[in-house]
Amino acid sequence: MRLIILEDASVVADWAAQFVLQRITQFAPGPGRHFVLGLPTGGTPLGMYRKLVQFHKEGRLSFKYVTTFNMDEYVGLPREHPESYHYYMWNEFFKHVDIDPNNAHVLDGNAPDLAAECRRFEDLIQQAGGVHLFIGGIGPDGHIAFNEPGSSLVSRTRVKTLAYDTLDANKRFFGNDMSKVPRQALTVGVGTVMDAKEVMILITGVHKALALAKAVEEGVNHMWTVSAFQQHPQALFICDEDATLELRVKTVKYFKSLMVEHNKLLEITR
Ligand SMILES: N[C@@H]1[C@@H](O)[C@H](O)[C@@H](COP(=O)(O)O)O[C@@H]1O
Repeated sequence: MRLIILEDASVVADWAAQFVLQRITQFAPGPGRHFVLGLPTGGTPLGMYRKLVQFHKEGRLSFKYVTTFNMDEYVGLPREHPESYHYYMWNEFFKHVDIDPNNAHVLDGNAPDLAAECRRFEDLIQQAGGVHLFIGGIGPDGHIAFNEPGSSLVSRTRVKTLAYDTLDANKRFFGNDMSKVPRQALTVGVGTVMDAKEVMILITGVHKALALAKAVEEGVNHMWTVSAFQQHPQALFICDEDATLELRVKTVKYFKSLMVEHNKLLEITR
């Protein structure tokens, strides 16, 4: 696992966007050769999306041959609801770039058969040949996507009932009224994300510091589902200084000393 420690959330956003630019450019997608990207929502990745849109507008990055799969979606929230992840993705990202809408997959939390919708999503990922780069965010309780504490670390896409901490963390998007936060969501499983060739997880803010410490310095544990990525061959955790506050000084110093190596990941060599 690589831990990339950057100054603040805006540097994290820039670094993450540069990394996506590097990976897509290096892959050289084209007809019949799509780059497959897994995508998160939430406040953390917003800066990265803005930067990716900027790269697109500058003519440096095209999404024409990119297929995307989003991590999760609320159950029962209308698509046009401003807090649905459909709405977020279209407004913050998809509508500003040249992605083919048929290639931008977001789980349908209003499907009549939710279990069938989850199976369909897994099949689509398989048909696309698997995910090249899955980008994720975490909750303060260390959940990845909506894989709440106690989720199976080999789980697949399914319906999850949200934990109290998640409802509490997300009530800010629903007028601070917890009763308005949907109680269930569809989410990719930890196993679904683990199958990606590469995983990049964005973690910013002091409220995520305990989760980062659990994920990096303690054992793999289903109570902190992001800790599963200790066992992924190509996982990058990108965090800001605030998120490192619960880590040992030794851990922080070690990973900071590797920054020269980490920055080489952004070099485009074609
Ligand atoms: N299901 C989403 C996660 O996918 C996201 O990573 C998390 C963090 O959101 P934020 O970036 O706003 O802290 O929120 C929700 O729980």
